[in-house]
Amino acid sequence: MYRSELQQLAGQAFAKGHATGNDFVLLADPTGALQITAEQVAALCHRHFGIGGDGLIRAVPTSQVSGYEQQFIEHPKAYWFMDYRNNDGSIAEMCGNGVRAFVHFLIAEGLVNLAVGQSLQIGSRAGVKEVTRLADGYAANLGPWGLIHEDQAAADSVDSMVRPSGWEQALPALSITMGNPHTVVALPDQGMLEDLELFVAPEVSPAPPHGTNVEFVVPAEPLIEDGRARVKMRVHERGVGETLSCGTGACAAAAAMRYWARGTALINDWSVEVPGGTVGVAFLANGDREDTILSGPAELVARGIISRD
Ligand SMILES: N[C@@H](CCC[C@H](N)C(=O)O)C(=O)O
Repeated sequence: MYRSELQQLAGQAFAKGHATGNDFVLLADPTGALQITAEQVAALCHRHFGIGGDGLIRAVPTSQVSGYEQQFIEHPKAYWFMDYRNNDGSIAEMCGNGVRAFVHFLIAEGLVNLAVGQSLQIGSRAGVKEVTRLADGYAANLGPWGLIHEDQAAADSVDSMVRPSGWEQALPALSITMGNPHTVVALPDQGMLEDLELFVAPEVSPAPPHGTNVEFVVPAEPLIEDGRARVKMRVHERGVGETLSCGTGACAAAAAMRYWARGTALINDWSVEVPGGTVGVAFLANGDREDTILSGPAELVARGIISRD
C-alpha cells in the first residue's frame, strides 16, 4: 500500500515535528520544485505504511507558490510560505499548531535565524501571519476571528446543530472562521467530553460550505486562574479525524466561549487544555479589529530521508 507514492519521493529529506501532539511531516522545498500530490500526502502521513502525521507541511518561498505570488509582492518580508495539507491529502487554509512547528523547522534547518523575542512573517492560504519566538515556544498572530453565519449568530448566539457519534440528540453550536472553518459546541460537564467518540465525524447541520472542524469544549475547574479563563477541548478535524490538539480550533473555542459570555466582563486571556497539552489564546485590540494570538510549544522529533524500497 502506498509503495509507489513513496517511491516517487525517494531521496527527499523530511523532518517529523509536533505542536502539543498535533504532528506533521515537514519538507523543505527552497526552489519550489516539489509537486506533492494528495496521494503522496496520504502515503507520507499514513501511520502504518508511511512516516505518520496529522498533516504535511511544505516550506516553499511565497514567490514560488502559484496564486500567492502577490502575497510576497505585498509583504516582501513573508519569504516563506506554509503549504499545509491534511493527512487525507486535502488542502486547509490555516493550521495554528502547524505554523509554530513550521517556524521551528525553518530555524532548525538553518533556513532562518530567529532569536527569542524576534518575529517572522509567514505566507499562508489565510494571509500573512506573524510568528514570534518565545523562550518556551512560539506565539502566532492569526489575525481576527469571525462568525461564519453572522446574522444568525447575532440573533440566536448559535447557528447550527451538531450530533456527535452515538448521540440521539443534536447540540447547539456556533461556527467561527480562523481562516479555516470551525464549529464549536459547549458541553455541560467533563465526563461528556471524555466519553465522546470522535473517531467518527460529528454531524453538523448546516455545515459551513467547505466542511468544518468540530470542537467540543467545557469550562475547566477553576474556570479563572491568574486572570485567565481555562477550558478543556477535544476536536474532530476536517480531513484528519480526532487529533491531540488543534491551534485554530483552540482559538475558535475561546472565541465562541467569549462570544457567549459577551455582556459580562470580557476575558482576553485563555488557556485551552487539549489531550496533547495546553495552548494560550489571547485577544488583542488592534485598531478597529481584534487579533487572535495563539501561543504554545513546538518540537522536532526526527529527521530522515525517504527510502527507495
Ligand atoms: N490542526 C490545525 C488545523 C489543521 C487544518 C484543519 N484540519 C482544517 O481542515 O481546517 C491547527 O492546529 O490549527
